[in-house]
Amino acid sequence: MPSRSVPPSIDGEFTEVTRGGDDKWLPYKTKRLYTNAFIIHGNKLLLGYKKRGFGLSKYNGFGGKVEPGETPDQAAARELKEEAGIEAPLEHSGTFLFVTEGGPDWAFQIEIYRAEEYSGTPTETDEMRPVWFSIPASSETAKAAVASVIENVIDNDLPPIPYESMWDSDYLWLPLLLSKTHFVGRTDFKEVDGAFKLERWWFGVPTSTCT
Ligand SMILES: COc1nc(N)nc2c1ncn2[C@H]1C[C@H](O)[C@@H](COP(=O)(O)OP(=O)(O)OP(=O)(O)O)O1
Repeated sequence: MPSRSVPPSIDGEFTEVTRGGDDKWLPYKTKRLYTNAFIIHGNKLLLGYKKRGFGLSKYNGFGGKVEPGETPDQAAARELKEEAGIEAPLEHSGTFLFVTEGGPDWAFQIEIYRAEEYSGTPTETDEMRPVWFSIPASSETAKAAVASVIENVIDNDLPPIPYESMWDSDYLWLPLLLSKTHFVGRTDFKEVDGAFKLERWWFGVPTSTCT
């Protein structure tokens, strides 16, 4: 059987990690840049509960539109400060395109960031309520957990990452972010009566990082 191609929006050499649905990728006219930032502290992940606007009532990283004249890095830092009241040495972790059938004729291009340190106190704002969740143990996170004990930041009483209250595709790439694996991807959703259903997806990692 011939191997399936990567989505048309993916440029470069990437090795597939996961895909689903058919190959009928939705068309889009333009892309709009957004950011999304995740703070990992020991075995804890900081998410925000969205109190208004797009993604209402979901847990997500902190982020928003890249404003004219800003780089995505600058926008990610600004949004983290505006939405959670903290600063962090954010590192770029991945990129994915999000297109919606029944939605706008443009694609969200979401630049994803991560940081393992932060300064300030996560603080509720008009847009987001910050909440810590526990990161499940794995070989990588076990190392972080050991470091957490040393730093005294471990907390075993936290709830697990609430994938059921996040965007349907987050579980596909968040483990890559947590394990510091750079990724690219594409998700197509269908919007029906304000609800978003994941229809097809593709995520990959740079081929050069594969052994
Ligand atoms: C599947 O798609 C998505 N998954 C995830 N995890 N996050 C997504 C997805 N699509 C959009 N997002 C993120 C990207 C941004 O962080 C926010 C949306 O930004 P928002 O509309 O809140 O932008 P702001 O500039 O903050 O808006 P205001 O005008 O309300 O300040 O969702």
